[in-house]
Amino acid sequence: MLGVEPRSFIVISAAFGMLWAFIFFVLHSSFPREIRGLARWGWACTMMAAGAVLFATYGALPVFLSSFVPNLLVAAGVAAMQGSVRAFGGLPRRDGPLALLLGFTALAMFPATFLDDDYRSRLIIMSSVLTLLFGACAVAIYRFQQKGFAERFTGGVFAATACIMLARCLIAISQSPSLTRPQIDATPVHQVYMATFSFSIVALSVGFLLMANRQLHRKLESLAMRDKQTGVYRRDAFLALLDREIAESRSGKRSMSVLMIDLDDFRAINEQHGQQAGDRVIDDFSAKARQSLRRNDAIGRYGGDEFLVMLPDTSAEGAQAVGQRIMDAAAEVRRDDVPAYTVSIGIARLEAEREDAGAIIEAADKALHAARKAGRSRIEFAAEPVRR
Ligand SMILES: Nc1nc2c(ncn2[C@@H]2O[C@H](COP(=O)(O)OP(=O)(O)OP(=O)(O)O)[C@@H](O)[C@H]2O)c(=O)[nH]1
Repeated sequence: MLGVEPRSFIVISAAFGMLWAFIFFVLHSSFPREIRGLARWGWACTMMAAGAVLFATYGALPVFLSSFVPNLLVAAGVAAMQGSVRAFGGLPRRDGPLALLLGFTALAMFPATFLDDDYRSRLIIMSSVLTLLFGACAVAIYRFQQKGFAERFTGGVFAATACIMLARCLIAISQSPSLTRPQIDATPVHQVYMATFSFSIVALSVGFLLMANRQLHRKLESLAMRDKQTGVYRRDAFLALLDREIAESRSGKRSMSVLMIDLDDFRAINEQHGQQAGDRVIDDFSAKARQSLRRNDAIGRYGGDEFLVMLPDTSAEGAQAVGQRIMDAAAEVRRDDVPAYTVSIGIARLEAEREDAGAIIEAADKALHAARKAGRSRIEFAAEPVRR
C-alpha cells in the first residue's frame, strides 16, 4: 500500500491512533468541563489503535485475539465516537441502541469467525455495522444547532467514510461466497477500504479538535465580551467593536448607522409585574433584536434597559427598516409569561463631524430622547450635524 507493506501500514495507523488518544486525553484534562466528549474520543482512538495492533498479529495469534476482538474493538471505537459527538453537541445519549448494535455484531461475528472462518461474511457484517455507525455520527453533527466550518468538515468526513464502508459492503456481497482470507488482505479494494478507514480517523480527529477549539473560543469570547443575562455584547466590548468599525468605515468611506434603543416605561413594568417579569422582558427583547440583525451587525447592552445596535454598511433608510423590524418584533407577544412592551429608538449615522464612538452615541441618545418626548414607541433620527 502506497509502497508500505500492509502490516506496517496497520502499525503506523495504530501509532497515530495512540497519538490522537493522548492529545484528546490532555485536552479533556485542560479544557473547560462544558466542552464534552473529549475523553470519549480519546477512548475511541485507544480502542481503534488497540484493534489495529491486534489485527497486525493475524496468523501469529489465535483468531479470537487477531480477528474477533479487534473487529469488536473497531466497532466499539466508532460507537464511542458517536457517543462523543452526541455529548459534544448536547444531544441525549443513545447507549441502549449502541450496546444492542455491538451485541449484534459480536453475535454475528462469532460463527463467521469460529465456526466457518467465513471472511466474506465478516467483511459484510463489519462494513455494514461501520456504515451505520459512521452514518449515525454524520446525522448527529447535522442536528447540531451551531454548525461552522469544523462541524461541516467533520460531518462531511463521517458521511464520506460511511459511503466508502457501504461500498465495501456491497463489493463483498457481490464477491464469491468462497472468498477466503489471505494472511493479510492486500487486494486493491481492501487496501482502499483500510486506507480510507485510517485516514478518516486522522481527518475526523483533526475535525473534532477544530470543533472543540471553536467551542472553547466561543466560550472564552462569551465570558469576556458577552452580557451574562442576555448574551449580547457587554458595554465595553461593544464600544471597542464600535471604535474598530468606525475606523474601518471611515477608511473605506462606507456608511454606518448606530441605533440606541430603550424599553418604554420599564420601571412601570417592574413595578406592575415584578422584577423577574422585567428580566424576562429584557431577555425577550435581546433575543428578538438579535434575530432581527444581519451577521455583521452587533448589539450591546449599554446599561439597564438601554441597548446599542451597530449597523455597518447601512444607509439611513436601511437603519430605519432595521429599527422598524426590531420595534415590530418587540411589540409582538410570543410568550404568555412576558408582559407586553414597546421600545423607542434613536438613530445616528456616521458623519465627518461625528466620527468617534462617543459623538455618534451622543447623537443617537439625543434622537432617542426626542422619540421618548414625542410619545415613545417610535423611531427618531439625529439631526444632521451643522457643517461649517
Ligand atoms: N428587571 C430588571 N430591571 C432592570 C434591569 N436593568 C435595569 N432595570 C430597571 O429598569 C428601570 C429603568 O428605568 P428608567 O431608566 O427610568 O426608564 P423607563 O422606566 O424605561 O423610562 P423611559 O425610558 O423614559 O421609558 C430601573 O427601575 C432599573 O432598576 C434588569 O436587568 N432587570
